[in-house]
Amino acid sequence: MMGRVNYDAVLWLSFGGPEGPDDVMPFLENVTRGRGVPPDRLAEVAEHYQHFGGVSPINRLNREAIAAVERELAAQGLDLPVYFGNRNWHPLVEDTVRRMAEDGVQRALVFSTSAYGGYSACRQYDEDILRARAAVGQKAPQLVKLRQFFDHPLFVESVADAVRAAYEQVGDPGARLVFTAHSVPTAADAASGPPEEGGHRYSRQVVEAARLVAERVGADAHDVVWQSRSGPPQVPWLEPDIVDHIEALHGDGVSAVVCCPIGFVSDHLEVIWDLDNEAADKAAELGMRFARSATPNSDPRFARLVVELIREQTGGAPVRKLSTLVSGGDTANGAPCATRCCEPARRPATAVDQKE
Ligand SMILES: CC1=C(CCC(=O)O)c2cc3nc(cc4[nH]c(cc5[nH]c(cc1n2)c(C)c5CCC(=O)O)c(CCC(=O)O)c4C)C(CCC(=O)O)=C3C
Ligand SMILES: [Fe+2]
Repeated sequence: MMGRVNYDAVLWLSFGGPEGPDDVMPFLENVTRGRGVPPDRLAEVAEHYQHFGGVSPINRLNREAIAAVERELAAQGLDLPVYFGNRNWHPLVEDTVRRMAEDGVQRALVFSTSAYGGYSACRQYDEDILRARAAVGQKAPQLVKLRQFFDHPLFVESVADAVRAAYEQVGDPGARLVFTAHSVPTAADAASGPPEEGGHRYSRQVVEAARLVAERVGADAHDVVWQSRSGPPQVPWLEPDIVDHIEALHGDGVSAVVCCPIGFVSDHLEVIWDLDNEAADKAAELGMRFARSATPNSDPRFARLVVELIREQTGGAPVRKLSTLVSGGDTANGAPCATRCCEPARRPATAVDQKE
């Protein structure tokens, strides 16, 4: 059964990253504005970027993924242009949504590049949509965001195949399988999902996605740990960190690790620095073998996944999920999924807060 496609474009919404040395500080200022990230943490992260000439691969990777989605849309006979906009760096989502309006786009589906719920992974993208529509005003298109896909079979299969390839690379079928996702403040994780769900939607979805992948590759043991912690040291974030975990595994006699960055969809800077440098260096220092699995970005199944999510909204595809956990995030014009869903842990005080 094919429904009528009543959208006229797709907006690919991502994080953004610098494309040269002079972009690094303004980009980091955009990311951390009002979020209490200490200056020395910022300086340290700036160095990670400068190590790669001030260029994050994320924009190039997004453009490659978009090209694959455009090919898949064409192959499936769907006539939908794909626009690219970011939260923190050019092309900024405000500018992209303005261009969409100028091109006459009235209703677009939004794919945001995170599989999970939570403030940073989901609701902050809703805020981006809200801000971009407000900046454009009356002529702004309706923007309908696609759902979280952490347990979609195409995502799980793609990640599982990448893990199998990493096992080949490490050359030890007994290597410990360790999943990582971006750490967030424990308070943000506790506040993720609608309150009636009991919180922790982000970490529960990450743990579930990891379980689904581990099951498919037939791993008899796996761990879920965190990476890329930011923020002031006194604020608790999800732990353990991948680097500490590698040390702990070494202490337990583990000699080989396959690390799967299941929290991310592309091999961007947090992956190539925090895992391919920091985690890999720690493993080498301890004499452990280490391989990191690729993220889905350039896997054709990822493009098929995106088009399938589009077809869910346009009437052609069933909702495919491998777990019973809720997939949220599918809301219109930047509305949160539900009242108090994924509220930011540290947000600027508003009149409403002061009354509470
Ligand atoms: C959950 C999550 C995802 C996954 C969901 C998604 O993918 O959207 C993600 C992705 C990313 N995070 C990225 C980069 C950064 N994240 C930072 C800081 C933070 N991330 C947070 C969370 C997340 N982040 C949080 C709670 C902070 C603290 C500040 C705040 O409360 O917002 C900082 C500041 C410096 C620092 O690390 O301290 C940077 C530079 C890049 C781009 C990499 C590139 O350039 O290639 C990507 C894809
Ligand atoms: Fe981040």
